[in-house]
Amino acid sequence: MCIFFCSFTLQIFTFKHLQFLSFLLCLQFFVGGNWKCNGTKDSISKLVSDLNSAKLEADVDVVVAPPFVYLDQVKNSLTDRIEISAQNSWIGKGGAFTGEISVEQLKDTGCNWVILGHSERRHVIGEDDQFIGKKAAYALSQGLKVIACIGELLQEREAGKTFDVCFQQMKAFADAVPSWDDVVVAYEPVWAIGTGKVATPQQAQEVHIAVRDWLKKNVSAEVASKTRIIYGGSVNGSNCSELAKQEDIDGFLVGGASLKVYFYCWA
Ligand SMILES: O=C[C@H](O)COP(=O)(O)O
Repeated sequence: MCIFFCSFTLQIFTFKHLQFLSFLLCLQFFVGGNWKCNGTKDSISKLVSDLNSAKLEADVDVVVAPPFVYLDQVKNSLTDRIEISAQNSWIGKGGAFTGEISVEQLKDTGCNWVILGHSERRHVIGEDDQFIGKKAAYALSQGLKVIACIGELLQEREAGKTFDVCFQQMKAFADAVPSWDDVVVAYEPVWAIGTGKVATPQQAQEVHIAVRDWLKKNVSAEVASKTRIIYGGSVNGSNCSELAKQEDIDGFLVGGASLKVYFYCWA
């Protein structure tokens, strides 16, 4: 038995190396598991144990984002080969902000990434572009790397506004962050998240290349070529290979499937 990350990334790297021959720079593939508000001490202990016994492909960055309350448990039991991300962070230094978690506290628990701008934060909690931009700027200023999420709602896609929405969200990040060195962009169409309705490889590639082009025009050609743009939204063991063949898909941010044993075990 080999784990999903290993075998599927092996396939991915075959594809990607072939496809990227013409590129001067080959971006390291990135696989993020966003565990969202799921798990118990016991189920997380089992997941960590599965990950620890897995042989991960060397050329792939693997990051998991447990719920806050289990960060310490995961940090203390997970192999150092896998990095740990938070699912959110406060906009500045800690203090009298009930219920919030500061970047400093996240770093203290051993986190080196944070997911910001996730659609569940935008559309369920109500975080806006500027608020998310401030969070990104503060996290980066304190040495935390950022998975910056963007993506359109179904009605926005149907109204032909996908690019407008994604570019507006990109602009908010670009206006706030001083550097893109420690940023991975995650394109997550909201209609594909947790719905089982994955974007087709063509739909995803179309947005990824547009976002890269946006970075080229609005930030720099260097940032456009160096920034990883990953896809999220109902990714699983059956659809990941086709998505990964797309030239501008540099990895995945996976929710539901990252909690299931079969996701890690791909025979
Ligand atoms: O952060 C992950 C995304 O929201 C995707 O979630 P999903 O794989 O459950 O659709």
